[in-house]
Amino acid sequence: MTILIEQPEFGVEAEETKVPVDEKELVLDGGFVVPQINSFGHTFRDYDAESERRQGVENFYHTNHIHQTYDFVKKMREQYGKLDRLEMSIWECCELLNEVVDESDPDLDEPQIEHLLQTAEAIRRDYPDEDWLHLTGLIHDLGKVLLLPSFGELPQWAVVGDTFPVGCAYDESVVHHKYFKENADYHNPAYNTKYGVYSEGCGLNNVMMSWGHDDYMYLVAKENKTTLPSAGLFIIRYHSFYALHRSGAYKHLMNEEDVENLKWLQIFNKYDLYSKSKVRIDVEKVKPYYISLIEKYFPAKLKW
Ligand SMILES: O[C@H]1[C@H](O)[C@@H](O)[C@H](O)[C@@H](O)[C@H]1O
Ligand SMILES: [Fe+2]
Ligand SMILES: [Fe+2]
Repeated sequence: MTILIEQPEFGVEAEETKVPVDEKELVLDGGFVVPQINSFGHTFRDYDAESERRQGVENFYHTNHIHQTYDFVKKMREQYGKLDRLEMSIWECCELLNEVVDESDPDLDEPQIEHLLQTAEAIRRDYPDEDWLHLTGLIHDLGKVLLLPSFGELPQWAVVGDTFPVGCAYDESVVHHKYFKENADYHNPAYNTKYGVYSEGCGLNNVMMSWGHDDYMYLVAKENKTTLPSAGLFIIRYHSFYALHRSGAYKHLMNEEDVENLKWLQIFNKYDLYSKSKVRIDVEKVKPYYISLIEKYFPAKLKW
């Protein structure tokens, strides 16, 4: 039997929850209660479930899969790698995300700043000593500012959604894989084999990923000389790469450092995905803590 449960509030353990809970509906892992049901009453990342978001999300992936080609990614990396658009602090950027809603996400229709704080606070509760991971949670989706006019107002398909390598065959595990048939690279023999332009163990750093908020934020953090550890940068860069961290595809492209970093990404993903809820965080209350982390790991102003 399936019983719908309320989204658990952080700080509330399963045994304290008032709602009767079918134990099969919860996976207890560390301190974090992983909810099995999203705010719309479906399991997380169910791209086929009939919900108010389904059709929009499918349309999103259709366009995304048509346009994310090797040439497109190369062009975007060059253009945005210049970081010549504006200067601002990490916190200023968080506030900009008040304006942003992600059309690719079947589990969330809240402004993105909620998601950043929900992720960071959930991690902080279970890993109190890993302050770098709290900050990684806070900033991992900041690249979504690419949707805003001062960042070039890119369309949703070039900013959000799951990412995947370009320059080699698109793996079947990528969401709505069928739409790649309309992508020019799908028919190009230079790009449509298992290795394509890459080689065994070449390392993800040498692989071009579909362009979006992950790679952009990675670039911003790296070029502005963050002192976050390599695992933090890896999480920012590959957190949307579900074909790898959930389905185990593309492992043949990883090197040893990637294998180590992937362990942290898999921990992070649990919080990124399952903290999505309608439970709001009090921004003013937690702000001083995150400002102190930003000062520790970033310069006061960054180039974007
Ligand atoms: O819809 C979501 C959302 O855009 C996330 O920010 C991204 O990291 C996920 O991979 C994607 O599926
Ligand atoms: Fe993301
Ligand atoms: Fe996220």
